[in-house]
Amino acid sequence: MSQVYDRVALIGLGLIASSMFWAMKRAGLAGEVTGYARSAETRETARQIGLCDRVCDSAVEAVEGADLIVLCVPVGAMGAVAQEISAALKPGATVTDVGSVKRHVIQSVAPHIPEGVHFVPAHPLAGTEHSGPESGFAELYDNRWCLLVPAEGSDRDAVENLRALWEGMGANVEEMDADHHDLVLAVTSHAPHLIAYTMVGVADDLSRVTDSEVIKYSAAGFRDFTRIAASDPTMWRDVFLTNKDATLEILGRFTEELFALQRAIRTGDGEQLFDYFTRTRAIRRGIIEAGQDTDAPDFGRGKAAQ
Ligand SMILES: NC(=O)c1ccc[n+]([C@@H]2O[C@H](COP(=O)([O-])OP(=O)(O)OC[C@H]3O[C@@H](n4cnc5c(N)ncnc54)[C@H](O)[C@@H]3O)[C@@H](O)[C@H]2O)c1
Ligand SMILES: O=C(O)C(=O)C[C@]1(C(=O)O)C=C[C@@H](O)C=C1
Repeated sequence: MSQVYDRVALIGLGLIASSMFWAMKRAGLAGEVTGYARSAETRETARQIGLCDRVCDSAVEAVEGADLIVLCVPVGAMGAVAQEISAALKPGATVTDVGSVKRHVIQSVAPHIPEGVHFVPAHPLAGTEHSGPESGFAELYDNRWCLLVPAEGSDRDAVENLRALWEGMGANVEEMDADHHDLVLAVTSHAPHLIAYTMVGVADDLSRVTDSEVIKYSAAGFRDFTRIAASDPTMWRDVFLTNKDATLEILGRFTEELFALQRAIRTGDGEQLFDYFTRTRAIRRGIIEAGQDTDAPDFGRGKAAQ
């Protein structure tokens, strides 16, 4: 794989940015990678572990001369960061982001992109429940999707270079419209996270009655919920506040289905339960047959969350 950008700047040095750094280095996709994180502690950790070729003490310093600027902060902070770096962006550079929600990021970042600078929003569909500069690993994006969400009429070279970067980091790339992205992700990621948070919260509420047995005897299904529910609170608060409509739409449908199943249990309608579970099992099997069960290996998951 050959170099795609001379200079890349990563703003926000957590799981996603650090994984990008190691993946770019693995494939030689960038000349110099600069980085900036808001907290001095994170910048110090980054320097100690060799994360980024140069860790800068301001976002402006990090983006000066950069050909690609990647915003890797929580969705709710994207607009303020874009405003901060706006005047320092090099003409012809591309700004991208990795946010889990796209319409809100576009609305908050686009007004700060100067004439002559390209903006190509993106979202890698890969992550873990860990966060911070030490949680990243080069393999995170291998065989995962990365969705690009360029506006109509975007500069094609800017889009294609970003595609080459993500493919070089191991991802499969597709383009998608922002509203469609937000609806699809509400189904596949945002609502499931809320359900996991809720289930673990219910177990915690019951812990006095069950004397912590839910933790002791937690079976695989509940363990998966606890992993998901350990995800970063700031990131997920921002996701729900910024993808409100789509998430509420999906939660409404979820609640209706849940009530239907609840009724089937109460009335002893085994046929309905059996048919429902047969349908959902087929979906899982379809995913596996299509080769889309791209669970990343367990790298980095043993490390403590930052
Ligand atoms: N974690 C995932 O599974 C995942 C997957 C795909 C996309 N994303 C998206 O990637 C982005 C980063 O997530 P992450 O998992 O790397 O998070 P993280 O918590 O590991 O890192 C976030 C970084 O942003 C910095 N930051 C936080 N608030 C800031 C602010 N107001 N101004 C400047 N910097 C700030 C933090 O100090 C940290 O360096 C988010 O937008 C998230 O939605 C996350
Ligand atoms: O594997 C996990 O821990 C994740 O939650 C990753 C996950 C997801 O829901 O699949 C979380 C948020 C994203 O924006 C993309 C990926």
